[in-house]
Amino acid sequence: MRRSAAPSQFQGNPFKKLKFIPPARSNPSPNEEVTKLNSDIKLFEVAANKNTFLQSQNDPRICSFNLPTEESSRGINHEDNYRGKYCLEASAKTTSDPHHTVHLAPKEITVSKGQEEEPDSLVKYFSVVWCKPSKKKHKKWEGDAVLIVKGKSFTLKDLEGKDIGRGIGYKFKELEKIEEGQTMMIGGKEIEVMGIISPDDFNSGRCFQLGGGSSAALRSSQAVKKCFSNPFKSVCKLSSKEKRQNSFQNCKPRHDPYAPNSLVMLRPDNNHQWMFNKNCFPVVDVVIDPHLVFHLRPHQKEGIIFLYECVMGMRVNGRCGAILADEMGLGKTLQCISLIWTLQCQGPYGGKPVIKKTLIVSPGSLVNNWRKEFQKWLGSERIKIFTVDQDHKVEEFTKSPFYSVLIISYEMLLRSLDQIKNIKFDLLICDEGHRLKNSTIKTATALISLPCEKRIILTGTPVQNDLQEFFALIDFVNPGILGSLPSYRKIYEEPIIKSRQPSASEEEKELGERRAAELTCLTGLFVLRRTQEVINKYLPPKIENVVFCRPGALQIELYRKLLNSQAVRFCLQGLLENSSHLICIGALKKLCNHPCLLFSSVKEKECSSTWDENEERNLYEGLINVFPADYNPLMFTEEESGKLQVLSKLLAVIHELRPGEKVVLVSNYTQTLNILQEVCKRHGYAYTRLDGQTQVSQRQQIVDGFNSKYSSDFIFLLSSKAGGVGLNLIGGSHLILYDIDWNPATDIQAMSRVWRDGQKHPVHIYRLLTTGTIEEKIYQRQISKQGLSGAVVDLTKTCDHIQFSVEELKNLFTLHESSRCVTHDLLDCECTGENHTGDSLEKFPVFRNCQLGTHQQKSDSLKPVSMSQLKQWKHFSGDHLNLTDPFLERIRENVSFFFQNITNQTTAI
Ligand SMILES: Nc1ncnc2c1ncn2[C@@H]1O[C@H](COP(=O)(O)OP(=O)(O)OP(=O)(O)O)[C@@H](O)[C@H]1O
Ligand SMILES: [Mg+2]
Repeated sequence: MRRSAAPSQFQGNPFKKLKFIPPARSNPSPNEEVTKLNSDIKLFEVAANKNTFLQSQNDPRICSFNLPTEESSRGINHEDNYRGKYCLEASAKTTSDPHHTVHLAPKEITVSKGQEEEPDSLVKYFSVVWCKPSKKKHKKWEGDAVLIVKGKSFTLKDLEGKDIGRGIGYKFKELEKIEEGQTMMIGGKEIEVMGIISPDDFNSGRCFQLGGGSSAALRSSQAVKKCFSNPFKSVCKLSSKEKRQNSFQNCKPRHDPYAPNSLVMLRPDNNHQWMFNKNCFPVVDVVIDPHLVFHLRPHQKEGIIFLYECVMGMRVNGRCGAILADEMGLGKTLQCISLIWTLQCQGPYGGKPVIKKTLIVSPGSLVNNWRKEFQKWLGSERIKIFTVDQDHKVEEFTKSPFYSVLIISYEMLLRSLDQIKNIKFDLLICDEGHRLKNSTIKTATALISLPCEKRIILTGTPVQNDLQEFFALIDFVNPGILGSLPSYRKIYEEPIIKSRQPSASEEEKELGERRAAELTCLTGLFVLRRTQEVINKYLPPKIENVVFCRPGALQIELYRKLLNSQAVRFCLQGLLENSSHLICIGALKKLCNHPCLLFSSVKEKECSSTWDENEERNLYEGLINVFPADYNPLMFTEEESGKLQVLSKLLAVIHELRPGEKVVLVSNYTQTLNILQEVCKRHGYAYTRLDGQTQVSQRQQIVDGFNSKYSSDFIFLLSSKAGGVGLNLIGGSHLILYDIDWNPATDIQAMSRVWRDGQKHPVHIYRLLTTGTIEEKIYQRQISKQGLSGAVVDLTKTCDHIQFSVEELKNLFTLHESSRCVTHDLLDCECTGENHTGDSLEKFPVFRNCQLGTHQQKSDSLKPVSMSQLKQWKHFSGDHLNLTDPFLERIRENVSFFFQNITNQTTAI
């Protein structure tokens, strides 16, 4: 029987034909010509010889990058570098005889009557083609599928992972006999078995990628075909005259690849040359400008190599996207600048530049930071960059031949999309690109519509936690690499999520783990994340403190009143609308910041016309009576808020003990920032402020002003939601986080603004929490598994997204008045519950036995600390007699408990 082609058969069945067939190999291999042209060129046979387009890493379980060291990336070491890094995706399994096709008449396999003995454990997988049953000799196969034979049952899945046929109760003997070439009827479909799928290929999900086995390679080969004509086309295309003139002259590397410390990029392998070196130019070493190399940290050199290989399509052939997800402050900007500068001046083929124009899209507050970084690393002569703002429109960039880099905010991009679309960009960089996680939002749609193939997402937050968002980011940089969204869901998301449910069976767990590993391996080729640890050694010490502030008397009274309100009681009985608990939570959080905020809210609501029907009435009723009769929120006092009292003392002691040092003071709320600003005024502290209202064009100026050693500002008031991401506030060496967010990522972002490259002083971080209140609960959620699992990724996630059970709400709406630190109570730490008094110094030496001897943070990353890590921190109660930290010493009176951790302790703090 001859088969008419089913989709996979156009490609050749991967199980039958393992031999690598290069695209359109009818002429003498162009590779050979290229080789001849380049006497010194070293061609790497790895990918071509080993039958793959998709280069994978050595160990599929470890998807971090074993990128070459500085030495190994030197020209002479290209080959080792290459081999060391990649492993091959050689998972296809052969079947005995590729030509062996048994022409059996299709038959429905006999349904067993039940007495037959068979091992339930028998599981086999086959790649098949299927069609509706017909008597025709030449079948018209309708699609590829995967046949799963398990015990006595069959499942037929299409390549999107959907079930398209099922059957149970078959005879074991018949199932055992299934072999390649066999045709049969299953669930009303006629199928022909094309090959056996190994459990490994099934479990990893590879068999779904284009019909089985090594299909990842096949899929890539498709991508290769698609890209055959593109990424280098416009830049490398030359007139025939130019070609002739150019052929072998001026093909020297721009910088000496053999000079000491030179950073040389990997040479393209023969596949790459075949695809992209149509004009057969000699291969020339691409060498990073030594001026830049001089400044680069080792991880940045590796990052540049990684980015180069990704955008050149050397990691996953034909795919030119990358995600650089280094933790905050690792210098993603410098790595990109180095890449742009390199590609703009050099290329591996005849030394021709790979790119002409680059588009950088960033949050508004960072547009000028990019400009500054270009200036810092390359000066103003080497590269001409253009930043778009109110006064500088995209048209100007279009008209001028000088500019090669356009930097624009996401908001401006939407407004100027028509003009942007008319410009041919060769490289697109999306800074803080996690905002593209939702492909339906306007910005993402706009960026997706740009034809540029070389795309880089930069993000400081991990991207893997939400599988759908992960898909969106991956699909943005390398469209289609994970298939369609529905198939991705079936093949990866569903099994992975299922395997993480407590009720998951062993089998489900195993499958989920394998699929997760495969996904990481596949995407790990073009996603790179390094943690803060790599630059720790270049940074000064960091002293992190979690400070539990005793609430003021008015705060306690108001807190009790709120918890006794009808609204809270209804919430706990599940009687109110879905979102009413959010109103209660909001009120408690305001109260923790300062009672005057609550007072203003109540007054505002009282005046509103909807007050009577409003749920808030149930919450606020009678509250105003708790305030003194003549209470004026504008005349608030520091004593009314525990945290404000601590803050005020902290600012005073920093001012006094470290007169040259500055403070970044962060809150999530503009109203709270107003209060903090008022405190600055009252004490005569010079301050500057950046929040959502600050004009984008002014932001960099404000940041620069604060960072300048000539600035007299003592305090930088920062709204974390508005300006947390990407800012460098190294002018400040003390950072105080006045309130806490549900999402640890927001807090971590804010806290990372000062402890970064360029910081000269030891950094002190203070996170203020009101003892026993909802703030402690939010903190506990951040550091517990629950908080760690989902929220780390997403800066936009708020508590609206969090589902609370009644039990959890009960816990949230409890005030622990007698505890010095509920969080510490929960740590199960030895010093828990000890009634610490002045005479117990011996019983409680300065460093108790629950305190970490090494003072080292175990975590490599900027993830929120976990409960167990917190246990390793130093623990002090506020009335501890001998606090060694002069700053803590000064605020202890209003503090019930401290946690402290010191990273990089080399010198006295
Ligand atoms: N090799 C280096 N030597 C000295 N300073 C550096 C180096 N690399 C980066 N920096 C500086 O470190 C600071 C942080 O860099 P950058 O803003 O690029 O970090 P990032 O990775 O983008 O962090 P975020 O995720 O917070 O945006 C900048 O001031 C930058 O100039
Ligand atoms: Mg950045």
